[in-house]
Amino acid sequence: MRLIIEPDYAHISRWAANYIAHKINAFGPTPEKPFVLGLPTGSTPLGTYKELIALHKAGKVSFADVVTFNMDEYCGIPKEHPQSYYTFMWTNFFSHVDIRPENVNILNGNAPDPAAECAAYEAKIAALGGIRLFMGGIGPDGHIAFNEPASSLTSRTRMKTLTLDTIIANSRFFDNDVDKVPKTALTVGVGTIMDADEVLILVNGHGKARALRHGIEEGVNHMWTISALQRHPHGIIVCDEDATAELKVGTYKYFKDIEGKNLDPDTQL
Ligand SMILES: N[C@@H]1[C@@H](O)[C@H](O)[C@@H](COP(=O)(O)O)O[C@@H]1O
Repeated sequence: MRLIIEPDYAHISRWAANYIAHKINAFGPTPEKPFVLGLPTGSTPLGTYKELIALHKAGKVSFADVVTFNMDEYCGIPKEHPQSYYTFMWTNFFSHVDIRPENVNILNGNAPDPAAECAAYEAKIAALGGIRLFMGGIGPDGHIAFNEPASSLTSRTRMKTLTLDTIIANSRFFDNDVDKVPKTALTVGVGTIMDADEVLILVNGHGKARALRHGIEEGVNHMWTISALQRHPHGIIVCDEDATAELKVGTYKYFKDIEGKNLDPDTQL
């Protein structure tokens, strides 16, 4: 696993956007062979989306032949709800780039048959040859997508009940009212994410420091689903200085040293 330690949030966002643009361009996508990109919501990726939009407007990357799959979606709120992940993605990213609407995939949290919806999502990913690069964030409890603590590390796309921690954390988007936060969501599984060719996780702020320590220094453990990344052949975490607060000095120095020597961002995995 690579751990890229950047000074602050702005640098994380720039690093991640440049990396994604580089990967898309190096792949050379076409309509017959699109680049398949997994995407998250949350406050963490907002800066990366802004940077990707800027790169697009500067003519440095196109999303015309990119197919996206979002990680998750709330159940029980209309897709037009201001806090749905559908609204989030179109407002903060898709409307500003040249992606084709038919290439955007977001789970339908109101599907009449959620299990069928989830199975169809997995089948569509597989039919496209799998996800090339999955970007994600983590919750303060170390969850990826909505794979809450004790989610199976081999889980696939399914419905999950949100933990009280997550409901409280996300209530800031629902007038700070926990009663307004949906209690369930559809989410890709840990296994779905780990099947991607590459996984890129963004972690910023002191509030994620404990989760980062569990992800990097502790063993693989379903209570911190981010730790599954340790078993991925091409896992990258990009974090800021604040998020490193709970890492051992030696761990911090090790990754600073190894990344400082890394001239080719694609070789050091
Ligand atoms: N399902 C999402 C996760 O995908 C996201 O990583 C997490 C952290 O969000 P934020 O980036 O706002 O801290 O929030 C939600 O739980």
